[in-house]
Amino acid sequence: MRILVVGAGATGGYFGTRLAQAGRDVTFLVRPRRAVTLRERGLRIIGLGEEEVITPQLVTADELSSPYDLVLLSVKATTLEQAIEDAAPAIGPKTAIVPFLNGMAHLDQLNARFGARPVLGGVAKILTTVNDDGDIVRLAPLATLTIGEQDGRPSPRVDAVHALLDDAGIDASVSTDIVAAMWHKWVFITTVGALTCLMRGTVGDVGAVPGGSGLGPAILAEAAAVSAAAGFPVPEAELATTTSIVTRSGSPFASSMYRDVMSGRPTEVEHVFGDFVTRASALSVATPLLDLATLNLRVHEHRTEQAALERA
Ligand SMILES: NC(=O)C1=CN([C@@H]2O[C@H](COP(=O)(O)OP(=O)(O)OC[C@H]3O[C@@H](n4cnc5c(N)ncnc54)[C@H](OP(=O)(O)O)[C@@H]3O)[C@@H](O)[C@H]2O)C=CC1
Ligand SMILES: CC(C)(CO)C(=O)C(=O)O
Repeated sequence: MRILVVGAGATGGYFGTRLAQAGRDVTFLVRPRRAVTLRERGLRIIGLGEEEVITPQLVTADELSSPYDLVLLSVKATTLEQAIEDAAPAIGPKTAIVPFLNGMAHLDQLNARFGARPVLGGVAKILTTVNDDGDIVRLAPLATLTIGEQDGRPSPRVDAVHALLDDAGIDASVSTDIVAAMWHKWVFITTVGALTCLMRGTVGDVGAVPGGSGLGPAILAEAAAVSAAAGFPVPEAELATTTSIVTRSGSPFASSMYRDVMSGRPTEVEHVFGDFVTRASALSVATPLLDLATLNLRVHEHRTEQAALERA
């Protein structure tokens, strides 16, 4: 199976490396600057007391000519439009696309561009980031992938991709309701994202101050109400798990969006938050805390854009 990983960043770099280490035929579609770094340093995964490096097979958009069997889409929403166009030559009649993005709107974008047939749903749960050297840093052991057909039916191609991931030692599972799984992850990411970005602190930082421990559950209640109104109620057990994650005393846990904010990088605010509160409003669900988080992140985004313009 020929595999193309679109984007060799925190998520794609990690999962693509695992597949390459297992001897799979993996190519990373990268932009020219990333290609330079990866040719110089290799694709390195560090953290949790380990350091691994591979010499990745790379391709840039101008070199991409023939279809791949599997495309793992691991760019941020902010660069999705261009990435879809760049990856288009890799999508043929038999290609399956698995997106790792948080949020939901990318499914519509992919369906609109390629038709729904090649597009699977995907949920990535992993804590990784890219450091200044371009290496992928693992922040915690969590690294799972869930995949499934958008319409939930069992399919040989989903089983084949699952087997491929599993054989590479990736903790992968198949969902017969991947759209619900994506919504549930969306609830999780908006909750943790709003909590840590609004408070500019980790879960532990927020919980350490009087009144802090109530905020996570309050945001979760809003987000879960939206998901339920959209037809995807979050199971009680998952709500309980998320509640314990966002209230755990001393926890260093934070979302990747928090790390983006703290590093002055752009965020996926419109894809992850803007779209969520727009849908909440259309469903007549009040989301005052999520609205505030959205506004807060939009201010960050505006400031980041202004700074980039001044540098240019
Ligand atoms: N990091 C995490 O812990 C998690 C992230 N997610 C989600 O996964 C998605 C991806 O995030 P993440 O991996 O962290 O993002 P990163 O920014 O770390 O990686 C994205 C990569 O995509 C590359 N890229 C962008 N456009 C193109 C293009 N046209 N062609 C080739 N490469 C391109 C970027 O390259 P360049 O270097 O050139 O900018 C970058 O290396 C997001 O939606 C995020 O919310 C989900 C779970 C966990
Ligand atoms: C919350 C987490 C780490 C789960 O994968 C995530 O998706 C993110 O930070 O973007």
